[in-house]
Amino acid sequence: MAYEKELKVAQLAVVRAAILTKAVFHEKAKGTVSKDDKSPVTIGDFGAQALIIAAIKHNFPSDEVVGEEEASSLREQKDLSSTIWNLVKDVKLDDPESDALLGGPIKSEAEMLDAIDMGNSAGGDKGRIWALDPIDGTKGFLRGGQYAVCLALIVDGDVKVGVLGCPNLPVDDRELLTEGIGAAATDAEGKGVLFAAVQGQGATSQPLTRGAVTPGHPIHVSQISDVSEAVMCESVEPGHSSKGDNALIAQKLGISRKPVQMDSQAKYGSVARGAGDLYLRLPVRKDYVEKIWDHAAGDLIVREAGGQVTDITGSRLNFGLGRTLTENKGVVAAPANVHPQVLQAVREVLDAK
Ligand SMILES: Nc1ncnc2c1ncn2[C@@H]1O[C@H](COP(=O)(O)O)[C@@H](OP(=O)(O)O)[C@H]1O
Ligand SMILES: [Mg+2]
Repeated sequence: MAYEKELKVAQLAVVRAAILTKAVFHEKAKGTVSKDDKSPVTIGDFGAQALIIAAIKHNFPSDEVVGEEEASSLREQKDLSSTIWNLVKDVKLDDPESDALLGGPIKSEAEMLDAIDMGNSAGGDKGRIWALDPIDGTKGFLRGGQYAVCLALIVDGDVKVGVLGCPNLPVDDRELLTEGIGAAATDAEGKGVLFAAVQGQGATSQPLTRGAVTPGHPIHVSQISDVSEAVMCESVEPGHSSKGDNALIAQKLGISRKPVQMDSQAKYGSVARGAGDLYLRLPVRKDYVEKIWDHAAGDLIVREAGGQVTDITGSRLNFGLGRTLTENKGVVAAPANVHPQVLQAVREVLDAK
């Protein structure tokens, strides 16, 4: 199967990074990390980026990575660097064979910093480029909510492999009955979902473990035929997408159920497994430029699960442009059968403004 090795390496790299982010999340929840509220996410971000890039470079040395973090500031902050290194050096997968596939542990602090620096690709529409967001949903991570470890392989501008590790989402679909679609966070061990997709091969999910990955089970967007029954997903943060526009669009579509607010690309995972129906991300600030790593994995996972993902003009998101999606044209993700109707409502509401 095409991209079999890439998928496995990506899944295991995300699993490995999530071991670290979960540890930091637990410490933060217990209040045992630094008083500086931003530091847990900084530690988690840098550490996860190092663990993922080292795994990619071990297997695919000539691939490039577009990563959210760069190590230059870290090189000057020796204390922070050694705090991160003390966590990173101990992270390994429970399954030795899987750990060996990733090249085993990172060998030194210098190697860790070098790995972080390799996330400096300019991106673009040529070649093999991995888009990496080590902790997407920073605000959710700090609030004790949802966050996601996100990794996608883009080849000549096209997303071929997408993986989302969502450590705080409930695994069992039966839990959805009691826990809504998982917006309520829990960091208990045994929770967490690993979503994955390969272009043309469908999307899957499986529990986010600490070791080997399985083929996962196929997931599908909801079979909704009447859009008025839909559950809409949106950001928690009002500054990231327009809740007012969402409410007007819901009204136009006859949707009466309250939207589910959730941080990070976990929203794409929820739509892909049919736990939520729609995800709307409508621009608040016209000058904000969306980053490719905030959408690449989720875009493929939803499309491979039978959904459609476009911007508000109806165009597919363009991942070949570099590190960004140029202008902030938002996101409309929905099951393919209702996407045209949703997009129409989005256009009507935005045009009337
Ligand atoms: N004004 C804005 N409009 C849209 N997205 C924004 C934004 N400001 C920040 N973001 C992005 O929104 C992401 C979180 O999205 P969500 O609200 O769905 O959780 C952030 O990712 P990080 O948390 O990785 O920085 C950040 O990249
Ligand atoms: Mg992000």
